[in-house]
Amino acid sequence: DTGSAAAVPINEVDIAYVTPVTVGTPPQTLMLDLDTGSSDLWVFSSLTPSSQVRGQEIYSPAKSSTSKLLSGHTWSIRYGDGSGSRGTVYTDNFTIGGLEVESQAVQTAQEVSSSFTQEQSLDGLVGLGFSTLNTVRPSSQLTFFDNARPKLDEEVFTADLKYHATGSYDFGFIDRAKYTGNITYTPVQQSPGYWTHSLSGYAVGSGAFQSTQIQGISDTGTTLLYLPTAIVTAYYRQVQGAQNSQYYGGYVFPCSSTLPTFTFGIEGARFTIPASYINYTRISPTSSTCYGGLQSSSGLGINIFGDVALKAAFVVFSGTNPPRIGFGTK
Ligand SMILES: CC(C)(C)S(=O)(=O)N[C@@H](Cc1ccccc1)C(=O)N[C@@H](Cc1c[nH]c[nH+]1)C(=O)N[C@@H](CC1CCCCC1)C(O)(O)C(F)(F)C(=O)NCCN1CCOCC1
Repeated sequence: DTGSAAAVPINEVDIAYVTPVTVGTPPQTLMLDLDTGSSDLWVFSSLTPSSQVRGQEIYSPAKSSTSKLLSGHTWSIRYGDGSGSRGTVYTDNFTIGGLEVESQAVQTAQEVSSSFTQEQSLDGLVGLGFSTLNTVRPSSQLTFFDNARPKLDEEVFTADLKYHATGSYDFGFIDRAKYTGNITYTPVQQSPGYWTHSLSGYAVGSGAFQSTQIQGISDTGTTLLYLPTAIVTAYYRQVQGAQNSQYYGGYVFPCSSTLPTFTFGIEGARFTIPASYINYTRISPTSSTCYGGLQSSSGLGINIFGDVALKAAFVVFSGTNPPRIGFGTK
């Protein structure tokens, strides 16, 4: 089997991408953020206090003839940006792009933090990290990909995220029409549960490529690209008026500045992020100061190859044994 579904940016600066999914019988459609940086599938639900729901679609297990309570099981998750949610668990039929998993663990939120309430275009997350990161207790649950794996034509899913446009997630096949040339693969270290791998180096603009191993996680659920401070300062040294602002918590620069491109390596292959992707957003709608899409990872303890980087390539997450990740030019 295979599946293919849209990845729709939820705002004009691609802060996140959501994908239509269906849960239950008859199908209830929700827009979820497919997130390779976590492994919980959770949704706004009929159990979420109405004071915490603001425009989101909800899943009502009571309206599904195939829902089953996973009694005694709970979950609680905290994300890197401080947001979080917790609740109970049902199993139900779950479909993404025509690919169905029966009795997928669907984590129903009984509490969500304010940033989720405020994000009305996001009805929950589909974690596509390794199942070891799942927070359901007393027994942890499998991700949609791990449940779908036995029926997939190929043990892969792919991400084709786009700049200010709708892209796609495919399951079970690699769509040759979505990239040119060959996919370059590199090994993944699946502990502690992220898609952890190395870049083979980087270049700022037309500068020389610096060969250096940079370990980090490819994370569709993180908006920006977070790299070591030395690399980030080398980049913004090329940007007139750039400064590392304590106030804004990162590098800002005049929106009129000319930004260089940023190139990263995967083994012998090279992928160039256009300057427009790094001119991320105005710090406020009327401001002429802009916030960078490339920021320092020093506060995170881990380098994160987020959407700003991933949307510059066609990315293959391969669940083969051993797992690996592949990048293709598009
Ligand atoms: C634009 C921005 C100023 C950088 S943002 O912070 O607003 N963007 C958010 C995403 C977002 C989208 C829409 C609305 C609100 C927030 C962002 O990039 N958040 C990252 C930032 C980060 C990472 N690390 C430090 N900071 C994050 O938490 N991403 C997680 C998914 C997000 C959570 C908020 C809602 C959207 C999806 C994540 O899963 O990708 C993660 F990997 F970063 C993460 O936190 N994974 C949780 C890992 N735990 C380990 C222990 O076991 C349980 C799972």
